[in-house]
Amino acid sequence: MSTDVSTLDLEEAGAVLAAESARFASFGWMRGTSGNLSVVLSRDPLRLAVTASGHDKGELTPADVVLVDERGDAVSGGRPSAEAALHARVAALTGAGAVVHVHTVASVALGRRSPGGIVLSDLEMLKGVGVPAHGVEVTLPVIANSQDMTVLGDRLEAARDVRMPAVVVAGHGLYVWGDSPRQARHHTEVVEWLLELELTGTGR
Ligand SMILES: CSCCC(=O)C(=O)COP(=O)(O)O
Ligand SMILES: [Zn+2]
Repeated sequence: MSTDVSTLDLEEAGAVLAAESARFASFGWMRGTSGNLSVVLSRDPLRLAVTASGHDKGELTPADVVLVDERGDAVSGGRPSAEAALHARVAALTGAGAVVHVHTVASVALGRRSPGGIVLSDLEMLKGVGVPAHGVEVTLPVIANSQDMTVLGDRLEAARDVRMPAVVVAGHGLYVWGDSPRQARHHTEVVEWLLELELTGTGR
């Protein structure tokens, strides 16, 4: 994973996250006020722009974003996502430049069906997350949910498959990351496609 850092300022990051969020919401992946997004603005010290907590993610404005530190604590203004600390942990751990969290039905259903992880292979779509289409088996990890972001971060770190930029949180949703908001979105769309296929029972 690249360590490229966005050149956006906080307001520009807010505009990008609002647009990405509206797109995910239009897919039905951020119903109610669920889900949250972030983009890394600086690496040292680690600073992320994270969506504000409790908003309808289909209606965010560029101002609905909060600057947080490596612990997910607000550095300036507003109340950051309740999951900001996990975004910061993922960014520090993986070198990702952007993190997406969505509440999709497929991720929750499959997390329930395959609590040990979701095995994927022999699908052209795997190339969309950098995995060869044939001859390689990868596991999308499923970790138990927690309200404690440090616990969730420890579980994600222990379970992650470095070849897969994503983790399912059981009974909760999906975390996906990428070098940039655009790549994180592409990874999210690909992983969700793989989950939906798996849900049909025809994945393998
Ligand atoms: C009905 S959403 C429950 C909280 C959650 O899991 C989520 O993704 C949204 O939290 P945020 O604080 O980012 O609004
Ligand atoms: Zn959530």
